[in-house]
Amino acid sequence: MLIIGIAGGTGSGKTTVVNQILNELPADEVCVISQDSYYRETQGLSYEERTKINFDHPKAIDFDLLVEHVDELKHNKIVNQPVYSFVTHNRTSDVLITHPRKVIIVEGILIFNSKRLRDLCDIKIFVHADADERLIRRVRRDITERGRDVNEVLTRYQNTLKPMHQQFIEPTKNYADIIIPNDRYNTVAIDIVRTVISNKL
Ligand SMILES: Nc1ncnc2c1ncn2[C@@H]1O[C@H](COP(=O)(O)OP(=O)(O)O)[C@@H](O)[C@H]1O
Ligand SMILES: Nc1ccn([C@@H]2O[C@H](COP(=O)(O)O)[C@@H](O)[C@H]2O)c(=O)n1
Repeated sequence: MLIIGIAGGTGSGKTTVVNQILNELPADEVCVISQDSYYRETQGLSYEERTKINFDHPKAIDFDLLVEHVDELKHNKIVNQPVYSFVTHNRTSDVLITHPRKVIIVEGILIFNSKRLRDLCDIKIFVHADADERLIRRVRRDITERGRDVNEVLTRYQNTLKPMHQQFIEPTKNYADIIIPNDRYNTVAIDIVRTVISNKL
């Protein structure tokens, strides 16, 4: 079994890289755990209060549950991965039944902030894209896929995304075994990752 951690700033292309890796492997050999599924439950808060949460600070993530689930997968147990809604800023009542596989991918902006998670990863990958490129992608994606408007994205970028990226995300690049430059689609990097995976398995 191989656990691969994929971190990087918002809009750097983590999900895209995960999908490119998935395309290279048989479906029954890989599973994905997304850090976004582990935003803390905020049942007691109103929608208005939830919109004010700093989602780019490590405190927003339930790392205990995230680590527990990765550890359970490592020990061949099935886990009920929560399902998160970016529209309501809350977990839904659904779960994604996630089976242990030969390759377990854990992806998210803050995953390398947790030593326990870093220690669980056999390969640590950081996806890099320049800040302006990430912002452009984030604006486009959040408007088309996450029910936001341009003002919401830009305000969040100024108030939390940019400072939290500098404080918590960018420094974790130092933990990476592989850094993927992703200002453009990088098929060579995916080929290298695929080779590393098959060599290790
Ligand atoms: N190399 C790239 N060049 C252009 N657009 C990209 C690239 N990688 C990702 N994107 C696009 O940028 C947006 C954010 O990518 P995504 O993979 O969701 O980033 P992340 O998961 O890191 O937030 C998506 O719309 C995706 O299609
Ligand atoms: N309710 C939420 C929760 C998180 N976010 C933002 O998502 C980003 C992380 O996801 P990526 O797919 O971009 O890695 C993070 O930057 C949070 O600001 C949100 O907007 N709303």
